Amino acid sequence: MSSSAPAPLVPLVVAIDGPSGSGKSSTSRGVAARLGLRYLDTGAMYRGMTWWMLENGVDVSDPSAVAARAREARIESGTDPLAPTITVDGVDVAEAIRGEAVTGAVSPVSAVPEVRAVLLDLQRSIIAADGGIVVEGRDIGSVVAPDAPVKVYLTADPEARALRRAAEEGGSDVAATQQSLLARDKIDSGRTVSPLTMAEGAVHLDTTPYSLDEVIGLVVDLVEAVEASA
Ligand SMILES: Nc1ncnc2c1ncn2[C@@H]1O[C@H](COP(=O)(O)OP(=O)(O)O)[C@@H](O)[C@H]1O
Ligand SMILES: Nc1ccn([C@H]2C[C@H](O)[C@@H](COP(=O)(O)OP(=O)(O)O)O2)c(=O)n1
Repeated sequence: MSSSAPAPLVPLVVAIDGPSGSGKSSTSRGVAARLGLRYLDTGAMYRGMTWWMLENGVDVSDPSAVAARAREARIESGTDPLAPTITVDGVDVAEAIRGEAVTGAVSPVSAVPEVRAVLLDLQRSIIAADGGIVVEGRDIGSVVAPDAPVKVYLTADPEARALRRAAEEGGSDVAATQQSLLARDKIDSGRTVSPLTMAEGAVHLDTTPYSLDEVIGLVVDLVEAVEASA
């Protein structure tokens, strides 16, 4: 290769982490759509794993029972930001994974190291496939893709997060929704393996005062600034 050959294109990875209801999914989809990138919702993968455990009668309160079966679920994620998909053993579970049963069990299932090891491998193989990608979750900037050139840590006040989630669910009780979000935050932040944390080098964006469009615009600006300086 001559010395004037262009440097190989390194596919862009944008890592977006934060607690429940901070706006990760909607912001990530919007950014990916605007920039022509793929999109991966790792929370949906943990939800898919939890759905499989419940469906197969595994006692989700017993970490060793969950660990023993973690390699059996076949989880597939479609990465089109305009039409993301998730199937488990070939079943479309996009709706089922948002139900109360899965939401109530997903944090303890996600704290099981064997579950994280299986999904980490899967996430890294999807990220390594062709094309740039926006990946959202709890440990993307810290563990899944620590070398991502763009890392964002989204937060919002607990009241704002609960209001957004309750509205999304068609008017669920806001106080109960807030309690459930905070209970999940506690487990997700307190677990020993890959806890929810702001990764080194991440930009913190408190979305409370901003509309979704404004947050998407801020993250797109950040990506473009990082690309321009590369
Ligand atoms: N900046 C924002 N302002 C108002 N509503 C928002 C904002 N960001 C996201 N939302 C809404 O809040 C709800 C939760 O957002 P979502 O992206 O699912 O959060 P997360 O993935 O972090 O749980 C969705 O209904 C979404 O449309
Ligand atoms: N990278 C990730 C993504 C999600 N999880 C776990 C912890 C979360 O409570 C659940 C569900 O994540 P999800 O992003 O769907 O949650 P919300 O949409 O924010 O309510 O999965 C995780 O442990 N690591």
